[in-house]
Amino acid sequence: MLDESKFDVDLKLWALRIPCQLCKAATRILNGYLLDKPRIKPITEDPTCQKNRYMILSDRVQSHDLSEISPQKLDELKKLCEIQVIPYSLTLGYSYWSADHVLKQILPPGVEVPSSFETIGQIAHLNIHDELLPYKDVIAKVIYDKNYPRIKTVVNKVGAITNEFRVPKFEILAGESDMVTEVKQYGATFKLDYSLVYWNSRLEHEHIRLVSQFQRGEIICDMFAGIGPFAIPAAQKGCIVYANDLNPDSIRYLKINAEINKVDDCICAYNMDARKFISQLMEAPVCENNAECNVSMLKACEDCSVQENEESRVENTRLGGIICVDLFPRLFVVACSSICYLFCHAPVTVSGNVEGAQDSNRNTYTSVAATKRPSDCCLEENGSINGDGAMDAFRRKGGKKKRMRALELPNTKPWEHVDHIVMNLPASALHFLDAFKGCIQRKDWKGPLPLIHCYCFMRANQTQELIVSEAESALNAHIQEPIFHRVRDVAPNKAMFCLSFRLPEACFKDDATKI
Ligand SMILES: C[S@@+](CC[C@H](N)C(=O)[O-])C[C@H]1O[C@@H](n2cnc3c(N)ncnc32)[C@H](O)[C@@H]1O
Repeated sequence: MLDESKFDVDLKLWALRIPCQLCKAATRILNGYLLDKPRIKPITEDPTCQKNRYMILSDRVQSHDLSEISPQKLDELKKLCEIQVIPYSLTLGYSYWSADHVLKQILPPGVEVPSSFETIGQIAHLNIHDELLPYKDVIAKVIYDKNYPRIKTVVNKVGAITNEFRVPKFEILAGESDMVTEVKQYGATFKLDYSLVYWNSRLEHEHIRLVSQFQRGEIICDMFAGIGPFAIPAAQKGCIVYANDLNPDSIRYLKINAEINKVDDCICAYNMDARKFISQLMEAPVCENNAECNVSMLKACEDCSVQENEESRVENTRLGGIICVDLFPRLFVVACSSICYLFCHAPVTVSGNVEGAQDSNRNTYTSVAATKRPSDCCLEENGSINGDGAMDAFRRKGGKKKRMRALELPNTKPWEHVDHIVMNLPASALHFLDAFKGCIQRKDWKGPLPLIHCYCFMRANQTQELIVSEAESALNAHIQEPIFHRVRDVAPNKAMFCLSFRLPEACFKDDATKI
């Protein structure tokens, strides 16, 4: 398929035969005249005598009499040793040349050479343009050859993403067909099957930017959690996370990743539609003595239990007889075997300050959960909110694979308080905001309503006001102080944003039902 010999370039050079012990001095004298090619050493063995070396001269030295070298340098060299000039042939073959160099020779002139690619563990992900599809196999072979063993599989995305799990279709062009891989983000390890679940390495900065706004001990709800790039680092930070995804494979890997990163005690995983998830999570039990209350959520959490050990099974069997007023904490015990205690310095403010604009609201944003927490905190507080400082702090702390252990049951149930809600499904998350209309009972809720972080796309012809008005009509409520953070450009006229705001009070059940 690919004739590798076509890339051979034969160089006719000269070399000097120099005794081994004089090579260092000769190198100094010949500075600027020795062969200077990447990955090729200019000093090599003399096949006729072990005591000598060949010093290969650059291709600008063309003559046997070395007339291209300055007379002064030649004199110095002659004083060092007797000079023996030897003809030296060197072939630069396929293995020598870079992927870019080889592909430029193969592909039609003027086309953009696809020598760079996204890397997901040992998988190289290409997006080959239509005009280059006839060359896709040879492109993949070159990329594979030039990057092996770091890259073991080369895939090409086929068509647009149409499924609701946001998983692209891939064709495997070179290497192993297994697409299970591992990636690392800021000290956390993520295992995934790239053919079954959503993963985007380009969101790494955003994952950590958002997580750096969470405080240790806060309650986080991730409606579209995927394999856990928000949930795992949040749990590593000491948050309790309720993580949901519609894709069963994502939830399977979320659970695997919770275990790998030793945060399975702090994450409760669900596999259902995000609207149903929110309504069930936020639904307070309607009676105090009915063990049937909230059974569906209980079932979901059991089904998705992150950790199923002896302890949790024993707890589970006891559940039948408990009263449902405290069912959710119980539920959490069942699913997660124990609860990550809410460590915190008091007073704690929700650091939802994306670009500074929330500073003015700090006091009103004080978390109810935080006020309940004792001040004898065992873990350090991360003061940083945004930017690289926060990331450095996270890197220092997040990398630890220390098990996050539950010390005590929290008092707070999710229908009483959640600090942050993450909604990363940019194509439609704004529509899912309707899930919050009337989902929280004012009489049950303690403290400020959650901060919503809703991802969305914005086209060049759209404005932030338009996005906010879409969000408001989904919520049927006015949003105060919305904050936009530009995540990344996804196309020439389209960018991904994170819209953060406090859930409006009008979303309380009693208020919302009045509208
Ligand atoms: C853009 S991905 C984000 C995943 C992850 N949060 C991340 O940042 O990598 C969106 C996720 O939403 C999930 N999803 C799509 N529709 C959903 C729905 N109706 N309810 C819950 N999850 C859904 C998909 O399976 C996918 O994992």
